[in-house]
Amino acid sequence: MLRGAAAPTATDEQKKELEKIELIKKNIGLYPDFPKAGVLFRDTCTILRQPNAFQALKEVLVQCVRVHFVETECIGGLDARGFLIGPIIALELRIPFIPIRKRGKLPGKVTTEEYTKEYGKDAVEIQDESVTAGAKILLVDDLLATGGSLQASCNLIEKCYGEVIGCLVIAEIENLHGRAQIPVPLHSIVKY
Ligand SMILES: O=P(O)(O)OC[C@H]1O[C@H](OP(=O)(O)OP(=O)(O)O)[C@H](O)[C@@H]1O
Ligand SMILES: Nc1ncnc2[nH]cnc12
Repeated sequence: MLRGAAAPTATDEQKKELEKIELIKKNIGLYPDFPKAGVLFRDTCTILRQPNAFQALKEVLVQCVRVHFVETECIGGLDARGFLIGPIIALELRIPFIPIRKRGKLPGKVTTEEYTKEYGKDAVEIQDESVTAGAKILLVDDLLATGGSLQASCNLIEKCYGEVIGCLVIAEIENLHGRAQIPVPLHSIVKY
């Protein structure tokens, strides 16, 4: 540090963090009536068009794992937008990433879990061999709405003898109360 320069205070760090979160929020696209009438779709992919916002997102997510989910041994990401953030967090922390995919996409022996979401029914699958028994897994996705996708993914990991230690999402739609469905600590960066 330069002689005479003030040491960064906790407030400086917090201010920087809040600026990053504002930048992330500003770059989430809003699309009314998609994929069906009455749904306001929050498009997190628009963050990827702005490298500064994507960089801020990566830093906030990695910091969040380091602070709130220190015991994480593996990142599990949900199809499709959890695949955009899970691998960059895992690579930064030098831990494995495992994909949780929609039904019928994964080869080999898989385990399946069905669920209901804001606009329909679906099912997620995981390759059995990708989960080490007892591994402490952090699940990541772009968004929490009704919580169906993450809840099903927690069940899936449990069926394969992994341990879900928490969930991390970019955005949470609070009035859909998805958080109540999640059996582990959940952290969201942006709240609507
Ligand atoms: O909390 P929930 O009500 O489960 O909703 C959240 C999920 O919905 C969206 O994906 P979607 O299921 O639309 O699938 P996609 O990634 O294939 O677009 C979103 O990316 C989350 O994964
Ligand atoms: N409103 C919403 N925006 C984006 N993804 C979603 N998944 C479920 N509801 C959603």
